[in-house]
Amino acid sequence: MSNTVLHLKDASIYQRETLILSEVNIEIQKGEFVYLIGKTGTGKSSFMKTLYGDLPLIEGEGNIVDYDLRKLKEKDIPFLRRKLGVVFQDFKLLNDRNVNENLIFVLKATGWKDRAAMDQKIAEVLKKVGMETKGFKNPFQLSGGEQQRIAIARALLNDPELILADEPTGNLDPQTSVEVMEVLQQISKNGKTILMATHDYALLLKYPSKTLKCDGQKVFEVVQKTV
Ligand SMILES: Nc1ncnc2c1ncn2[C@@H]1O[C@H](COP(=O)(O)OP(=O)(O)OP(=O)(O)O)[C@@H](O)[C@H]1O
Repeated sequence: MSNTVLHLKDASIYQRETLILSEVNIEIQKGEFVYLIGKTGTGKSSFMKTLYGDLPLIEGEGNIVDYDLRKLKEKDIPFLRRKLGVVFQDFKLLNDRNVNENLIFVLKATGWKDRAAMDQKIAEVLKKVGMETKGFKNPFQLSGGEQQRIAIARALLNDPELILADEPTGNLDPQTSVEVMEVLQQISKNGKTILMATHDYALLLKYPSKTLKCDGQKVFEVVQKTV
């Protein structure tokens, strides 16, 4: 079985007719932790959106967790997203229900039926992010860092093959960013593959790892000292 979870070959990323990135050639292997950096507006979010099917790939080749991005149909997108865990800067939790209900909502939407199995899974993912006692809180009763941990727990529910985190610490203060990063590092150490877009260079220095940079409509790997 191939260890490649993401492969783009001569891909171009567009926002409508506007070319954002071209000649994108990257590969991510199972178990890697990869940063995607770049100044604001250089295309990090557009890149991530293409990977989770929010923007179509119309030029070049793209394969992610065994889905061909060029052949992706609207009906495939929910299934693709079950194999991906997506984490956003603004958490995107539902504020009209508590943490457990947020997680049950996702499980039910992705086909889970057995209540005991759901409860067990929820306990498992909350433990992974150190939030096992917060299931009965509403998101608005939690700090930003706690909300992001819940969002990470939610991303883990369906044992994703790849976690896409788009500026997961973008709304957090430096100390809380480090705490959330520790959670992502732990998840990575347990074997998960993570692609994280960030402009937080302090995190890169503290947790060095393979780094891709968006600049001048291109994406290329950089070595840390030239970041
Ligand atoms: N919905 C859209 N329609 C048209 N152009 C867009 C759209 N969203 C973003 N863009 C443009 O695409 C370019 C890349 O934006 P993108 O959000 O991918 O960059 P980014 O690197 O993620 O920036 P940031 O760090 O600020 O989030 C920008 O020039 C932006 O104006």
